Amino acid sequence: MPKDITPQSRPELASFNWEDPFLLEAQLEEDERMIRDSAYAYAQEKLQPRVLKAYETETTDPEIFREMGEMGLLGTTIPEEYGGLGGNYVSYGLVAREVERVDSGYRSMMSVQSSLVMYPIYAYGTEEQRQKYLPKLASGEWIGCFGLTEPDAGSDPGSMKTTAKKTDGGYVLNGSKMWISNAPIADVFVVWAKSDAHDGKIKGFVLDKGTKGLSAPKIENKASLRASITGEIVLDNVEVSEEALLPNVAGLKGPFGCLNRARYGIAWGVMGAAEACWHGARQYGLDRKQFNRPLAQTQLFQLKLANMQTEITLGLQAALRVGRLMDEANAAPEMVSLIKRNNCGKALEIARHARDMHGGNGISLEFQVIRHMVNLETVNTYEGTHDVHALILGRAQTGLQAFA
Ligand SMILES: Cc1cc2nc3c(=O)[nH]c(=O)nc-3n(C[C@H](O)[C@H](O)[C@H](O)COP(=O)(O)OP(=O)(O)OC[C@H]3O[C@@H](n4cnc5c(N)ncnc54)[C@H](O)[C@@H]3O)c2cc1C
Repeated sequence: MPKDITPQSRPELASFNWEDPFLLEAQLEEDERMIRDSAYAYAQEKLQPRVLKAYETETTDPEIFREMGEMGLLGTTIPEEYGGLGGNYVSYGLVAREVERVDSGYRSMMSVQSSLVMYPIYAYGTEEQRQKYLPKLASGEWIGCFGLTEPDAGSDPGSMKTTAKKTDGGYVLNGSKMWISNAPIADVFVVWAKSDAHDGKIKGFVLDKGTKGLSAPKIENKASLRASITGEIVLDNVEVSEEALLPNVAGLKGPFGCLNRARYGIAWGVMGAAEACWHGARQYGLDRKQFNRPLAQTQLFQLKLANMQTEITLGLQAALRVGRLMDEANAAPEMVSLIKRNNCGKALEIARHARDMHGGNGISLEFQVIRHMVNLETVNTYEGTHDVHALILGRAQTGLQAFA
């Protein structure tokens, strides 16, 4: 052997694991794997058997929140003293991936509860608000929703019309919110409104179900995310006391602080849905014969499988990297935009290909892929659309704001 070639400069190559090409599994800590395994078991044993019926009948079983709470899947990153799991952001992402492997709707229910309701109460609330709400939200006894979007304010939440006017000892809220996950079955409503007592800045309020003037009608006939209930929130002279205000944040920073955490979880979650489509398409191609050979033995089929494997591997690795940076407090919101946008777009493309690879069977709900496909249309749109995240990334590299 020439002197300059040592075993280190010419390492042996390992065998390839097609399901986990970059050995993501080996990059996880033991406690992260444990949380992931229990999420996987719950999702496969309890959610998978009921998703088809829930989707067909467009019904959401509130019991799922209780079950998730019992499994420790709500408030993964919230400290244990408030009923959370006290886990890290990588664990949160792993849970999202397992739940969304079954259905994006179930992951949406969970993300809203954890990142959009528990997180703001924890981060922006008073100690009394934390004590009152977090343990019951963590156990799933209470269901939460997050009202930011309005009929005329979606991608541009700064143009919201909902107002909070100061009264003696509290506020009166007026306005309406649109497309709010969990709202019709919610016990706790985190609502964002422009407050005259805070120079017209956006402030968060926590409202309880049953408050006079507060209602949440269901939005019927969704073609996507049918296992996750969605509604409006109508605020008709809703009077609340000072205790309803989340005092520790003002402006869009409040809702965006929550959204960044939820978007990070989505970047993991959609990879779970994409994996389900990839594995389904692979199996279908192995089982189904045309022209006297398995579909999986054709070049075009294999090209599509290779593309799916590549994008999922890269997407998961990117999500893990951002998760580690979040856990070190070194993640920027733009990183989250990058992975939310890329992973949603890629997952949607993978689901569309998987649907096509299933041929006619691909349009049957029995084969799952079309459900994932139409669900991912929503996930690509909510929590910042694919294009709006491009504008965030464009602004970061040009210094030029292209939104308006
Ligand atoms: C099933 C479901 C559940 C949801 N759950 C919640 C929830 O729990 N809480 C909540 O607050 N919201 C929720 N949403 C709302 C969601 O976040 C919004 O739908 C989303 O932010 C987009 O807003 P919009 O629908 O008003 O679309 P618009 O903002 O009107 O966008 C329409 C199109 O225009 C594009 N566009 C917008 N602005 C620009 C621009 N400046 N330049 C170029 N293109 C632009 C968008 O990319 C998009 O393609 C949910 C939505 C759905 C469908």
